[in-house]
Amino acid sequence: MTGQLKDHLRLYLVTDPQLCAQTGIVETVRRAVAGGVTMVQLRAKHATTAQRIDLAMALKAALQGTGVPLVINDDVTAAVAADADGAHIGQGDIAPDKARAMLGPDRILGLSCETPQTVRDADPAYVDYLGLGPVFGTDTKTDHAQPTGFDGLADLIALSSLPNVAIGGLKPDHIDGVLASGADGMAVVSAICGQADPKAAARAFHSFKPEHKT
Ligand SMILES: Cc1ncc(COP(=O)(O)OP(=O)(O)O)c(N)n1
Ligand SMILES: Cc1nc(C(=O)O)sc1CCOP(=O)(O)O
Ligand SMILES: [Mg+2]
Repeated sequence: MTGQLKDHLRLYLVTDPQLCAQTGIVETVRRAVAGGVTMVQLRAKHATTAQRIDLAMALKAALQGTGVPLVINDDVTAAVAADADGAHIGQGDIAPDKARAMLGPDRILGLSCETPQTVRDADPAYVDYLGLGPVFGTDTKTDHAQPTGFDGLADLIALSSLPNVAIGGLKPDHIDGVLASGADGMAVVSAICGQADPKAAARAFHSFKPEHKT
């Protein structure tokens, strides 16, 4: 599971329905997957659970047959109702043990960690991967924590054996720095959502190939 999950984490598209509005979230995801995206998150911060379920069902249909997992941000109820592949939660969201109880043993659970203590506290009994950041400041998440930079990211990665994905202000120019930090994946929003050509935007990350990849 861990090796396969690391492969999925390699280029992780976190979708923002507002940012994707021009192309549409489903079409953005379709094109981004054609460009090499390996995992997708529905992050609809202003939606209701019912709206998230509808969006998740549409994304699931678009992802069918691709092998690309769909994870729902914040809303474990929506993840289960839509039969998504998993959920992503942060430190201020539902507790990991409660999320795991709702998701069951097989769905993916991701947890955001911004500090050494939160990384140490992430319990592999409940959590499958860590979202680490923000690496850089970003307008996409206005309430983000202090950026870690590449050195801070490497320090967080060293504290846990859980698979991880770096997030926050990441662009193709950062591929070498993220690789050197030891991350398993790069998670991006604005580098793909809202770009005129989501497929080309995803392709620009193709050289991100962590060590465990053959
Ligand atoms: C892959 C990934 N990493 C981190 C986050 C941030 O989650 P959270 O801290 O709960 O903040 P919101 O995204 O809910 O605003 C994420 N969504 N995905
Ligand atoms: C959703 C999210 N989580 C973050 C964290 O630090 O946990 S930063 C972030 C937004 C990332 O967007 P962009 O790729 O446009 O910078
Ligand atoms: Mg959250």
